[in-house]
Amino acid sequence: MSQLVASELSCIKQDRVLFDNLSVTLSAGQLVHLRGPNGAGKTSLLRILAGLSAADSGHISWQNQSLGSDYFTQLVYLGHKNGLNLTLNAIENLYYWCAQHGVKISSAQLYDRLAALELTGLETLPVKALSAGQQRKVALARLWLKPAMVWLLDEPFTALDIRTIGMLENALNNFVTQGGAVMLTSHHVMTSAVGKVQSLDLEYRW
Ligand SMILES: Nc1ncnc2c1ncn2[C@@H]1O[C@H](COP(=O)(O)OP(=O)(O)OP(=O)(O)O)[C@@H](O)[C@H]1O
Repeated sequence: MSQLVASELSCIKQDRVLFDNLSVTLSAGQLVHLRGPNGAGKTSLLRILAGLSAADSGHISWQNQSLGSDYFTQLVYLGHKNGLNLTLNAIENLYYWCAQHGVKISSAQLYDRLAALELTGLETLPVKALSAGQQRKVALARLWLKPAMVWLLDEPFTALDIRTIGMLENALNNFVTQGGAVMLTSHHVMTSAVGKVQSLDLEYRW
């Protein structure tokens, strides 16, 4: 079974210990809701699990190996910022993201994915001309474009309308049912639409 295992992680920011001795396992078929007050360290933990920043101590493995290309090819990380180039349009943003991630994709597939997210007609506008929710949808489109085993999602529901929240909930449920593993942060209560949810609570430490 595929597993992301973090052992005895610690993270210190501006002389404040956000967490220490934190061990967590994320397995296939599991959805973990990472919860906690503003500033508790949720984003910091997700970034460490995504290999984007280093823990101050501890170790992370994927399939019993240190994080490397085997892991990164199976990972989709979405930060709380969208990671879009605002001067490029949605098609260009997703095309370059796919290329970076080794995903072969046709222009027709990109148009179809944007249509599924109700962005028809907006595909070739610079992303800066889209609304906050529309920009979030472009970022989220990546979930459907890259075959992956792990999703690490920082506030994925932010700015989405109710229909798109439903779409994302279904996508999460399907992904986990098919053996994917998800850790996400959200200040909202998870509904039953996402399936079985486990919680991991970070407290704010002074
Ligand atoms: N690059 C950085 N440099 C200095 N301090 C940082 C940095 N990134 C985060 N911090 C600090 O670490 C703490 C935790 O931040 P983090 O973004 O992980 O919290 P969070 O739990 O995700 O909060 P929120 O719910 O508001 O998104 C905050 O006090 C923040 O100021």
